[in-house]
Amino acid sequence: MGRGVIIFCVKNFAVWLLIITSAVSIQAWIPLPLSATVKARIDSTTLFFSRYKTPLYHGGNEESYGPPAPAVDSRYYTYVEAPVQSSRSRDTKQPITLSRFLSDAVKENAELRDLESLFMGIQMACKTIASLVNRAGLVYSITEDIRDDITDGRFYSMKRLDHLSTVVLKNALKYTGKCEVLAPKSRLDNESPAQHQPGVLIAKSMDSNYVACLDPLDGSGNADASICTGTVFGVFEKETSTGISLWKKSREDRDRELVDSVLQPGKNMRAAGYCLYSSATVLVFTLGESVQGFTLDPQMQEFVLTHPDLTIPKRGSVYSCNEANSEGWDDAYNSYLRNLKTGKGETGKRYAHRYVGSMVGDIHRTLLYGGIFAYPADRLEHPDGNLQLLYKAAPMAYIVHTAGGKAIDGRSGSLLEVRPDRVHQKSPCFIGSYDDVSEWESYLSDNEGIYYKKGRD
Ligand SMILES: O=P(O)(O)OC[C@H]1O[C@](O)(COP(=O)(O)O)[C@@H](O)[C@@H]1O
Repeated sequence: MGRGVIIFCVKNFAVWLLIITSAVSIQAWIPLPLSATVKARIDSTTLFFSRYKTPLYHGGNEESYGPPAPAVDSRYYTYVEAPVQSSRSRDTKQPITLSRFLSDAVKENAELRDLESLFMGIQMACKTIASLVNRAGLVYSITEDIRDDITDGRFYSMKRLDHLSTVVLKNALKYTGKCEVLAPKSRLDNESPAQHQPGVLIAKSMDSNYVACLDPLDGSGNADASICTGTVFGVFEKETSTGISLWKKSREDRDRELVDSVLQPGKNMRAAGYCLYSSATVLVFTLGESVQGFTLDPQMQEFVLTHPDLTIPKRGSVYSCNEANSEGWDDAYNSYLRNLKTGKGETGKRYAHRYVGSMVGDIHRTLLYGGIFAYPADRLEHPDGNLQLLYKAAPMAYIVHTAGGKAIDGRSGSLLEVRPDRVHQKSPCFIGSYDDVSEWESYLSDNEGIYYKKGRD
């Protein structure tokens, strides 16, 4: 009796499974007029199968997040295989990944070969930092300051996320086996603890003259509120090479030489980029000729080309700065903004104000939509603005300039001409659409003020 029952149940289940499977496949292509109950049964079956086909969470343990999100019914969206910009052709060519883009670039220009390994390290780090940022607060407390060991004995508070990002970036660069990485210590800069960013890294390629300066997590203070943050980097060629390996010198000499090698004006950069951690993770970089944007596909865990040959609009309609400092701003800048707000500027239209308080997010929006981002100097507490030149303002200025925009410091003309004397030196910066920055530049005069026209001693 028992054996017969088992055979009957198995046969029955097999028939049921066959009916459901064929209904699911037919239903996916030809929406049949099925009753709600049968449709619900089909959807739950689809979900059952999809659960094991495409893991819905990366890095996290599914059980810890509760049941998986319902699979989006593929009949309600069209997933374009090719990057968005070429969706006009609606072709389904394979997405161009960052790895492939870089290997193609190296085939065309062999001297970029050493940059490729640097970028592979940065790419790996950005994927990990994106995961850390997205899970911050879930798996560890980020608001807790921690005592950081990257100091000369003095205490600098760092957010845990800052520290984790620095460690991830340092290890990823070392993992390439082609980079020597240093976290410049304050004793190499006469900076006060408040101004020193212990997380900043300097990496030297072992096989070439490339040196990079990297800010692992710009705007980390915003992470507690889940506001966008970013990684920023700029790559130079060493101006003079002693030919002797850094490691044959004393620690002090090595550090000094590595620090000196990045103290160059932004115009000397060979590459620059940022990774924005927001509703999407977007890696934007330039190798000097054009600006390319890649978006991280969370399922493939690959950066896919989504913004080929990015150019900034010649003119925008948004200004971005922290107006809380306006009482300390120069009269010239305040009258420029007053005209933008009242429609008395060159366009005759009123501008909007947008300020996230996270430089990477504010400049990424400016790059895509146009306008002007600024961190001016003020007489209140930022005599040189609040952004470090070497590893924040200059790489962003280089990217925007390469995309057809403009960047000035309001004192000596182009921001890319300014050579920093110290790693953590700050500079006023005005970065954005060519016509918008030129309009602000026309307000500069020879009057005594925080800014003046280029050429004054
Ligand atoms: O709060 P403020 O003075 O407007 O400064 C905001 C600026 O400071 C930053 O958050 C930099 O902060 P970090 O020094 O912590 O990286 C930028 O991202 C942002 O543009």
